[in-house]
Amino acid sequence: MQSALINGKKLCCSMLLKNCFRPLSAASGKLTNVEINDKTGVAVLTMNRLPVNGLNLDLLRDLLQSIQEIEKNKCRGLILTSASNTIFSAGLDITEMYKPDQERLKQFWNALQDVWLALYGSAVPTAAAINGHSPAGGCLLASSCEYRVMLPKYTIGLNETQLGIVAPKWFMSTFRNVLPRRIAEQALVQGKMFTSDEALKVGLVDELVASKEEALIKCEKFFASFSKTDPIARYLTKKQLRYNDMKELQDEKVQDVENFVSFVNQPTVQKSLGFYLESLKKKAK
Ligand SMILES: CC/C=C\CC/C=C/CC(=O)SCCNC(=O)CCNC(=O)[C@H](O)C(C)(C)COP(=O)(O)OP(=O)(O)OC[C@H]1O[C@@H](n2cnc3c(N)ncnc32)[C@H](O)[C@@H]1OP(=O)(O)O
Repeated sequence: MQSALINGKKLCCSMLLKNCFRPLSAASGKLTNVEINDKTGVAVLTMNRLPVNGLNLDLLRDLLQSIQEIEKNKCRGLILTSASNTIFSAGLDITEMYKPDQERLKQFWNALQDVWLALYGSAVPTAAAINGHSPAGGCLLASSCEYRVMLPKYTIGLNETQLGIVAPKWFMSTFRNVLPRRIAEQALVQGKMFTSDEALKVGLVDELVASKEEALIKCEKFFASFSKTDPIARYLTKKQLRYNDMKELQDEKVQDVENFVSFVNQPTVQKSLGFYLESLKKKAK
């Protein structure tokens, strides 16, 4: 039986996962669910916009509220995962960008910026249990965490160039924070989607596991590795290391929204997004 060392005590999987979760209702939204493990103080934040957890404005707002509440509750860790059995997140919901309402489009990008700033800069240690495919915005969320565990036979990556999109600078910084520079550059220019095995090999994910249950335990173990670390020193160290990436976006937040809106509204971009949406729908038939 698998076991994990939490607060110096050896706990088996079933002890960790059964009967010790309580919902944190203030942190849960319509499209997110947060449960706290009472034994370890770790919060599991589950995205629940099925079928593919497309990141629309509503899911992004719920994610932000959940992350903020988890911080407020001083949880010992935040595990980001999905309610789907095959998709972590399909990335940005393309319907938000195709023939958009202009005001909503701004709010949408602003919400994504805020989620990234909250997750990437979280004082609470973060980990992603990647239990399905994780393209583009899905990969951004997972890569913003400090630790990643993935299930086999899925794909993950920033595929923007394959869609004719240039990933914003902060997407690229997130990737570069995880991957060696040369691998990040090659993957970004190719829009490469890594298989789970490839992602492990290059270090895009830290471990592969057979099940979601195991993924959650690995994330708990990661948090337990900080049991002898001063939490404030831990956070300040993380903050310093990520400071430049965050400052760059904070300083250019308004300009970044304007760039996005202007890019998305280009007729050629609208045409590509329309074709891409159509191809996804045809595939589904
Ligand atoms: C200046 C900066 C400018 C711009 C920056 C913009 C940055 C963008 C980053 C992004 O995140 S763009 C989104 C990129 N995402 C993708 O390319 C993923 C596309 N989806 C897939 O590859 C697959 O759907 C999947 C592997 C995630 C799941 O495959 P499967 O389980 O076979 O499901 P289906 O393909 O049948 O999809 C079910 C359903 O969901 C719709 N859908 C899927 N992904 C999206 C999406 N990203 N946005 C909107 N809708 C999506 C799909 O069309 C199906 O819809 P039905 O109505 O036909 O059921």
